[in-house]
Amino acid sequence: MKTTGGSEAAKRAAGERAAELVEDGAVVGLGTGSTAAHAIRALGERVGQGLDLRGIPTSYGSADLAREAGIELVTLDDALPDVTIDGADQIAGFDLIKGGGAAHTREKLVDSAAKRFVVVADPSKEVESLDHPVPLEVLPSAREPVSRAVAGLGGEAELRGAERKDGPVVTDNGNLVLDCDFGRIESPAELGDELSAIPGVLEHGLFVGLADDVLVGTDGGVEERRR
Ligand SMILES: O=C(CO)[C@H](O)[C@H](O)COP(=O)(O)O
Repeated sequence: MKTTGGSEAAKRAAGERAAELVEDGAVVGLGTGSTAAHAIRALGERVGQGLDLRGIPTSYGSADLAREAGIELVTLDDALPDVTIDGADQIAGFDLIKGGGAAHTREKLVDSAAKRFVVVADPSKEVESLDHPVPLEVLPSAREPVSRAVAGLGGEAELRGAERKDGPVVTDNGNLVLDCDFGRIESPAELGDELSAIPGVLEHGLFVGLADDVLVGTDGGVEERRR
């Protein structure tokens, strides 16, 4: 599982607190990333103690982790999540940028389908205004036209390179990722609509109006914000 900045203790505190919120019999959306991984492991421990739950993974990574943890997996064809627990790359209020693990297309599907979407993070993710590059999952054949369209919106697109493979990151869905720098994002909802309208864009990493709870772990506890 890929890890990012922020203390592991803070990530664990947030993930474990989110896992405590899950009720017996729940269907749980399982986010991707190092913070969500703590929640998955904690849920696995609760399953070992008799909790009845089924998980809907958002990536190969979260599916593998859930299987290792002993969590039964289902799909969105079987059930909708009562709650989804997922991480974020940047958080301003309840607006997020996600996709650092290139999983944002499935994450948005599962996060938005949930009755309650709980974000778990460490304090390094919180900002006043979003300014992190926005990941776009794009069809491989759409890379150049989408990059030009992003430039037309004032952004700069960079193809995400793989770390342990030559060439680009290829997503779980067989597509490419463009990380698009727009500087400070004044209106995330408006930019999200513009990005969604570009042909060849499967999904963008702006998650606006989706999060219900933000749990920020610290080395000394968890700060909880509810919408
Ligand atoms: O959006 C994501 C994956 O696509 C992750 O949730 C995001 O990158 C945060 O990861 P981490 O908890 O490791 O910092």
